[in-house]
Amino acid sequence: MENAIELRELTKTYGTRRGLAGLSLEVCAGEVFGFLGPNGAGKSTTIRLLLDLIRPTGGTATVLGLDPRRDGVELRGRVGYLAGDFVCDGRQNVRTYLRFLAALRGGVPQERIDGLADRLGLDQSAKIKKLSKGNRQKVGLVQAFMHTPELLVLDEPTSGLDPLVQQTFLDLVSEAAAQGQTVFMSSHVMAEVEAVADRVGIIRDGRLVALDTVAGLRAGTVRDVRITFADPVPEAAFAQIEGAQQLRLDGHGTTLTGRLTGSPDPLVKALARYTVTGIRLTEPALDELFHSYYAGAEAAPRTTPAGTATTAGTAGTAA
Ligand SMILES: Nc1ncnc2c1ncn2[C@@H]1O[C@H](COP(=O)(O)OP(=O)(O)OP(=O)(O)O)[C@@H](O)[C@H]1O
Repeated sequence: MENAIELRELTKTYGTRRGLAGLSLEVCAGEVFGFLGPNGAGKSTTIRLLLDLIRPTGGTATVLGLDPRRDGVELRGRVGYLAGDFVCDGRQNVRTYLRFLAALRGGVPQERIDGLADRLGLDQSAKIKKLSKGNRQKVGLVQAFMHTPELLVLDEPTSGLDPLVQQTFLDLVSEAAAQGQTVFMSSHVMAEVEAVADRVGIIRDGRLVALDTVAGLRAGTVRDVRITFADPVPEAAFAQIEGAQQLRLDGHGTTLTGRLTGSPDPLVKALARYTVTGIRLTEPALDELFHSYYAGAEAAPRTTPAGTATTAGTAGTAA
């Protein structure tokens, strides 16, 4: 499949400050890609480089097969962009402003703008400067989505939105993906990425420290297990199961507790031989995974070498 975004050893330094340190990444056409990282990790720097709002110190970025430095005008028509610090002309009202942007993009049906504004609960008659932060963010979302771009590049899109509107945003992303649009979104909010992303990249200190599917990131991690049986099971029943080295049966042989590493499938298959009366397998939230990457790449369950990870489902060792 064609890639919507290709980054090769993309580097950005701000004077002596490192913004991005050799980021290589491919985002497939049609996928929803979640770009996660703590404050100052390099998310906005990456996004600004995609749009040629800043220029790289080294490396290359290709967006929709085009060079952002050379083909900026064409790209602006094909990309929907929401800046992390979205600002707009406060003197206009929302409707006039959105119409102006729609005209710049070659025209957007008014019903499309009205439909998006209504779903997000945005009053188009309001003056922009009088809008709250969350309502201004809705203006940013409408202008990013309204021309049904091939690629949506969204920097912290749910910033300032209440939970109901966040859900509407997630619906819009899912609908965009269902229509074949590509979505590249940065976030601190795990739950939203978990809900919509096909793949997740985690960036820290300007480097990619993990790249995988949400399921893949989970697959290498540890789950807390508690299983109870109707009758005692043999002590060695689960000893050979992959990833079950930390599981222990109690003295009666009727309760199995401990930690399971990796896929739960071998354990589930082994359990089928016995009468199970209770089962609890606590799946790690993506949040926990994320924080383990924050704490240090060594602690992370699955990582790929910084700057070289480009394939879904790859597992490796942090650089
Ligand atoms: N214009 C600039 N001048 C100097 N340093 C900058 C500039 N922009 C970003 N940086 C630095 O580059 C690094 C990456 O910043 P960036 O804004 O890309 O991070 P981020 O992941 O988007 O963070 P946040 O989640 O806080 O928005 C930080 O150390 C930041 O201080």
